Amino acid sequence: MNYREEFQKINRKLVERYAKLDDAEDFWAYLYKPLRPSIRINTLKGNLDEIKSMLEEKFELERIPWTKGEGFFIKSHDVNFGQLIEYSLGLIIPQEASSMIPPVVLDPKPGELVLDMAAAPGSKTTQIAQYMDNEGCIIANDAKQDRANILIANLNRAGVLIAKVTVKDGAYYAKYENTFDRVLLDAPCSSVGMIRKNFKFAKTWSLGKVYYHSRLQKRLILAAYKALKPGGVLVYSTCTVDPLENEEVVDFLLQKTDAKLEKIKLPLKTTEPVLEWEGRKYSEELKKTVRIHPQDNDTEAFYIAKIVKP
Ligand SMILES: C[S@@+](CC[C@H](N)C(=O)[O-])C[C@H]1O[C@@H](n2cnc3c(N)ncnc32)[C@H](O)[C@@H]1O
Repeated sequence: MNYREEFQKINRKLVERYAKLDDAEDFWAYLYKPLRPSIRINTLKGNLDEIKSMLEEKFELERIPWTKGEGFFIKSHDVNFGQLIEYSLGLIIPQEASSMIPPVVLDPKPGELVLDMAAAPGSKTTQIAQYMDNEGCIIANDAKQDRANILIANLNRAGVLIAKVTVKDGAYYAKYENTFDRVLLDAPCSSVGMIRKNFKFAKTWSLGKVYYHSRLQKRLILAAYKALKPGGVLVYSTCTVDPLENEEVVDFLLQKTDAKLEKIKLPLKTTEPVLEWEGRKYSEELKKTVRIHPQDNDTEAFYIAKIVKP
């Protein structure tokens, strides 16, 4: 099958734009391929080895190398999480493997004050709470009430005791200047990475959405940086490939503030960050950020930057 042609039938403009970014046959083939199911074992609810043994009675598991030992691919194509008792009890959290990277990079510690600025449906909030051993405080915010309701249900099922949910535009948190030890901005985006989950994201993709999100992301990243304590860590991430929503947003923060980037070192295959796009040039510092295309690790596409405040 010619996957590029298949995508052209779905959305010609999407192919025109991203063929300029990565026209490897594999890029289109992996964007077409369904995602491998993956889960995180929730140590807030039980012992890792015991939960793993329960799962191994039903599935073959493969460890996800970039997690802290709690992430696994499930080697089966038709897993119905809703019917698994381990899911209902909150012992496992279904979560796409590359989406586990931002909390690993954030590396929160017990007792800290953490802001998760765009948190719903909460897979990363539960991962952060797990790394914090349910000690400290997480402000889990989302702009949308209906999504915040799902976030609350997921936090309850996962046994998270340290999250306070708020429903606000993330930029609201700019007023809490120099407050948080760590901030995660897992930004709303045009979701090219999600195409592997649902082709509707290819059908509904448009350049207008990319520009809309890029503007919103710049507003949110400035607020997230303001809310961060000196010495703190801000992780910016998206599940999309567009440079306007990734390198451009982080470059904007570097230009407007004293933010610095730290190199992300994880056992991952990555694609070189984009330093030139449509006549724009970005800082060489952006080489420290991580761009993941679907074929790199057979996951969703992702972009992650680790930012520190001097
Ligand atoms: C990529 S999703 C977050 C996924 C989540 N971090 C997780 O791991 O489960 C982006 C979220 O941003 C929220 N959002 C959109 N605009 C926002 C804004 N202005 N401020 C805060 N959140 C916003 C959306 O409702 C959506 O839930």
